[in-house]
Amino acid sequence: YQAYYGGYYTASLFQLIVLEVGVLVSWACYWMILYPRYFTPFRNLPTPQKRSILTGNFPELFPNQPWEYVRNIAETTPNDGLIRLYSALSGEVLLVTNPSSIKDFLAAKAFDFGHQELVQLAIKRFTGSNLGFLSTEDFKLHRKNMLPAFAVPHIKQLTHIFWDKALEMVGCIEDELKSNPQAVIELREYVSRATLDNIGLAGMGYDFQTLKQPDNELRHRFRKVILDQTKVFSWVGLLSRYLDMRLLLKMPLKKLREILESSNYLRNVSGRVIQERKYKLQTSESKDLVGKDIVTVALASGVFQESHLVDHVMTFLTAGHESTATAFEWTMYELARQPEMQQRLRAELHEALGSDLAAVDFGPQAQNLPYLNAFCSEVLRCYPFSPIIVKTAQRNTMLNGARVPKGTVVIYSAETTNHDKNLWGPDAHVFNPNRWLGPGMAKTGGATSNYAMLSFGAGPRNCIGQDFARATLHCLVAAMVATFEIELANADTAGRLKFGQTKKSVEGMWARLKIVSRP
Ligand code: HEM
Repeated sequence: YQAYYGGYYTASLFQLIVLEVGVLVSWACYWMILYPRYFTPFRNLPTPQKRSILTGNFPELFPNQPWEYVRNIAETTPNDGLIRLYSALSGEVLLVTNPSSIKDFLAAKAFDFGHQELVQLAIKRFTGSNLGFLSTEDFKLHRKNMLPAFAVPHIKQLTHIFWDKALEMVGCIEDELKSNPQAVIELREYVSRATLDNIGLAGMGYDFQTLKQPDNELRHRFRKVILDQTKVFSWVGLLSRYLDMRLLLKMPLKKLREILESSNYLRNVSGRVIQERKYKLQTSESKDLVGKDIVTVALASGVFQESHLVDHVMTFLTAGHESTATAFEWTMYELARQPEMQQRLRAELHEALGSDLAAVDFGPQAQNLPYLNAFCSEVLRCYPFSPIIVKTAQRNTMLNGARVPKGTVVIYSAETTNHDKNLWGPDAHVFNPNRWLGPGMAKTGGATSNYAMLSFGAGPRNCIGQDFARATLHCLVAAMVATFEIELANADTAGRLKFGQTKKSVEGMWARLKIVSRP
C-alpha cells in the first residue's frame, strides 16, 4: 500500500476477514473446480461423469462401503487401466484397473508408492514400530530374511500348531454347548482368540492362552490397540490433506494414552519372549530350524536386531489376527447359506480325516482336501478383508504410461479386481467354489491373470503372511465343519457390513451348532 499510494494504511479486522475469506474461496475454487478440469496432469484420463464438489464421485462424504462405488465406477467407466476419480472435497485419486496397470503399480513400481505419511506416523506412534520408515534397501533386506519363515515348506511344518489350536477352539465351543445345548455361539469371540493364540505360538513360540483364559491381561491390552474405525478417522484423514495433524497424535487424550500403554505392554512381552528365543538359539547344540517359530527362524538369519523383531511381531499381530478371523467368519456365513456345500465339505473332511481328529497330521492331509481349499479360496476372493488399499507416490514416477507426480494418491481395489468379469468370466459375481477345482485351478481359480486375485495384494510388498493365513483358515474351518452342523441364528442380518476400510460384518456370526457324528 505504501509503495503504491505512498502512505500508511491500517486494515480493519473486517477487511482482513474479507481478504482471508476471499483467498480461501479462490483457493477452494482453484483446487475443486479449475484444477480438476484444466490443470491436473490426469485431465485426459477417463473419469466418471457424475461428480459433486463436496462428495466427489461418491453419494456422500464418507460412504459406508466405498468399495462398492469404486467397483461400480470401474465397471461402468471405459478405461485402459487407469481411472481418475474424486473423493471427498474433490480429492483426486487414481484407480488401477487392469492386470497391466496393477502389475506396474504393485510389482514394477512397488517401491515408488507407500502408505500415506499420517498412517505411517500413527502406526509408529501406537505400535512403536519403525518398519514403515525403513529405506527401500532395508525393507528388501528384512523381507528377504523374513520370507523363509513364511514360505510354504515352513508353514507346512507349523500347521500342527494351527490344527491343535483349531481343535482347542472346537473343544471350548463343545464345552459351552455341554453347559447349554441351546446356546447361540458367538463365533467371532472364539475365532478371535484362536487366531491371536496362533500368531503367538507360530510367530514366537509363546502361547498367549486366550482360548483358555479369554480375559487375560494380554488380550485385554491387545483389544485396546485394535481400534474400531469410526467417522472420526475419516475426518482426520480428510483434514490431514489441508492441516498438519501430527500434533493430534501427541495430544494427551485418555484414549491415546491407553493405546500407548497397551502397546508398550505388548512390546515388553514380545521383547522378553524374543530374548528367550535368542538365548535358546545361541545355547542350543542343534541348528535345525525345521518347525521352529517365525521369530527363531528370523533370528537365525543374524540380520535382525531385537527391536526390529519386536516391530515385526507387532505387525503380525495387527495385520494377521483380525484379517484371518474375519475370513473364518465369512466362511461360516457362506457355509450356513449353502447347506449342500456344507454337506459336501463335511463328507470330504470325514473321508480324509476319519473320526479321531486329534490323531490327524493336518499338514500332509491338506492336499487331500481340494474342496476345503476351493471353498476357502472363494471366500477370500469374494470377501477381501481390505477391499481398497490406498497408497501415495513417494516420488515423481510413471504409471501405465501416465506421469504421476509425488504425492498422488493411487488405489487398487481387491473388491473390484476379484470380481472383474474380464478376468474371472461372466459368473465373477457369483460365489462358486467349483472354479477352484479341476486340473490347474487350485491356485488360479481359472482366472486369466496372476493379478486377478488381490485379497493379499501382489508383488514384492504383498502380504507376507498369506500362506500362514490360508493354513490357519483351513485348520479352523476343517475342525468346525468336521465337528458341527452350522446354522446361523442371525442369517438375515449377519451380512450387514461395518463402517470402515475393512469388509467385516457389523454383528459377526451367531451360530446354532449341532454336533455331528463322525464315521
Ligand atoms: C486372511 C488374512 C489376511 C489378509 C486378507 C491379508 C491381507 C493383506 C494385505 C491386503 C496387505 C497389504 C498389501 C499391500 O500393501 O499392498 C497385507 C500386508 C501384510 N500382511 Fe497380511 N493379510 C492376512 C493375514 C496375515 C497374517 C496371518 C500375517 C502374519 C502372520 C500377515 C502379515 C502381513 C504383513 C507383515 C504385511 C505388511 C507387508 C509389507 O508391507 O511388507 N497378514 N496383508
